[in-house]
Amino acid sequence: MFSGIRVVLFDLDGTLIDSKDDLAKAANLTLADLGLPSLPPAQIHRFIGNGTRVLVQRTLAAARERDGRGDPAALCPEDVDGALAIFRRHYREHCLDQTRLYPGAGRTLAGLRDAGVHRAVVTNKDGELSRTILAGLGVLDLVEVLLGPEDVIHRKPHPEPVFRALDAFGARPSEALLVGDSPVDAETARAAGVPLCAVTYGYGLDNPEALARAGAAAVLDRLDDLLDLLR
Ligand SMILES: O=C(O)COP(=O)(O)O
Ligand SMILES: [Mg+2]
Repeated sequence: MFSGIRVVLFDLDGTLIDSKDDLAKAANLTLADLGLPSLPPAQIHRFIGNGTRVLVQRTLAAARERDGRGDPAALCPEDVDGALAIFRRHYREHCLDQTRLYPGAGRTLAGLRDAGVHRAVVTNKDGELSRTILAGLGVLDLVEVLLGPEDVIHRKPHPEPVFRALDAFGARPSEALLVGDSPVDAETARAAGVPLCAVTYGYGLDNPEALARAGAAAVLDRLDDLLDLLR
């Protein structure tokens, strides 16, 4: 289906790794430390996609609202900073408790390597933690370039991380695919001029309307279906 593809850019959370339960656990431990009520994990899962600070900010606002502690819009940056520091501590400790590669993820990375296709990860998750998790799951060696939000000026959905990754391989947007699970990835792909392969099992493109809006060139129910599309 695709030809001339030299680089595949992967999103991380919701695409390569199923990290939602550990993220929700760290978020609820943070709320407990702050004396706030916990949230249903499914609610926290919907806050994933724009990076750690946004996840913490949305969690805090939702818990305050649930607790009847006034207007969530009144949340000040210092509150979020404090909660973020607590969250990072908990998440570092629990980031590999339940987090797993999605089915076919390892096979996909190895298959691309064997086919001579470059592999990069472009994520809004903290870069250092992303590396720790991929190493813990045994696939860090299969990823040639990993860009987190601290490695760029503008995170996704800005196209900068995609352009930076393509530069590393001397590749053009037309020679790449972006594989992702969220509207943030869809917007990034559009802005960078790179075709999007949307995974249906992640945290944002899991219903027909969202997928239609994303304008994906291909839809993947399993990551290793990608290998067939590149044959
Ligand atoms: O953790 C997040 O909020 C986003 O991470 P992702 O860009 O890898 O999906
Ligand atoms: Mg994602």
